[in-house]
Amino acid sequence: LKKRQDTSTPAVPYQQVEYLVNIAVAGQKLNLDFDTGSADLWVFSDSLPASSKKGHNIYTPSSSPSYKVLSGHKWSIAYADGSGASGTVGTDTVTIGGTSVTNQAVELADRISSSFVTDGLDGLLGLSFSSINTVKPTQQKTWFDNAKASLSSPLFAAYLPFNANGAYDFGYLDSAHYSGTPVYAPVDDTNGFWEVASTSYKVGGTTHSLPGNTGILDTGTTLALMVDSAVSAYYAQVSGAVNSRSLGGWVFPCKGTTLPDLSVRLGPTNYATIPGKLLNFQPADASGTQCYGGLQSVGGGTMNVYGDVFFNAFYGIFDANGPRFGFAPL
Ligand SMILES: N#Cc1c(N)n[nH]c1N1CCCC1
Repeated sequence: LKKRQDTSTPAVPYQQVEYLVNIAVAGQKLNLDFDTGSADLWVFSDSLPASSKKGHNIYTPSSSPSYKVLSGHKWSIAYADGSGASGTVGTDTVTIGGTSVTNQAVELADRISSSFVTDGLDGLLGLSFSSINTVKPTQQKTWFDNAKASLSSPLFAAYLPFNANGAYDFGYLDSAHYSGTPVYAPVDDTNGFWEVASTSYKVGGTTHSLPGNTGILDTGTTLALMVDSAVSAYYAQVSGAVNSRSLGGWVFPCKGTTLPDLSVRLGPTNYATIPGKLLNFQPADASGTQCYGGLQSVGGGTMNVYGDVFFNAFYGIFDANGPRFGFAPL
C-alpha cells in the first residue's frame, strides 16, 4: 500500500490523499482507494473516454474469463466533495492479499468527474456497510462483507502513518502496526457508516461537550472535519488563525505556530488525542506563508468526520463483531 500526497492542487476541505492499494480484479492489477466512508467498488473501465483513461490502469472485462455482466444493473455515486462517478455492473473475482472473493460486484465507470482523472487511483474499494451501496435494482455487497466469513476474524484494520507506506490488515491485527492495547467504541451502522458517539472533545486543557454528536471513521476523507463550535474553539488557541474563504478554510501562519493537540471522544469512555503536529496539513498558498489546517469545518449537522489525519495517529480497527471500532496509537 502506498500513500501519495497530492500537493499539486490547492487545499480543499475534502481533498483526497490517495491510499493506493494494489489489488487484482481477475488478475488485472489496479490501485484502488480503500474508503471506509462508502460502499461501492468501482473501477476505471475501457468505456471511459481516452482522455480520462490516460495514466490509469484500466479494467477490461473482455479479457477476464470470470467476468459476468450483471444485466440491467447501474450505479451512480456522489461524494461529499462534489466528485462522482457512474456506470454499469458486473461480477468478477477480486483478490486482496491472500483472500479472493468470487462473484464480487465490480462497478464499471463509464463516467467519472474530473478529480478522478488527475488522482493516481484506478477506482475505489468501499469498506463501509453495504446498506449504502448504490447499485440498482439489486444492491450489492462490499468486498469485506463478502470476504469476512472466510477471514480468521471478521475485521480489518487501517495502518496509515504520516508520509510513510501504510497497510490494510484483513482478518487480523498486526502488532507491528500499533502500540499499547486497543480500546473499543460501539458502532451504530444505521447510516451505513462506521459511526460512533462523539459527544465531547478537549483542546487547550478544556473539555467541551458536543451533545448528540457522532463521528464517522472515514479513510476516504483526508482531514478531520468537525462541527463549527469545535473548529472555532480549536483555532481560538492558534494565534493568527483565520477562516479564509479564498483559501477554502482555516489557515494559520506557517512560521512560529505550535498547534495544540486535539482529543476527541470516541464512544462512551475513551478519547483519542491527535498531536498538534499532525494537524498542519500543508501550505495553503505558493508563498508558504499561511498553512492549511488538518481540522476543518464539516459544515452543518452533528456528524463529525475523522479522516486520514486521525489514522496518521491511530491504528483503526473495523470489527464487524459488534460492530465496533477500535483504536491504538501508532
Ligand atoms: N468527499 C468525500 C469522501 C468521503 N467522505 N469518503 N470518501 C470520499 N471520497 C472518495 C473519493 C472521492 C471522495
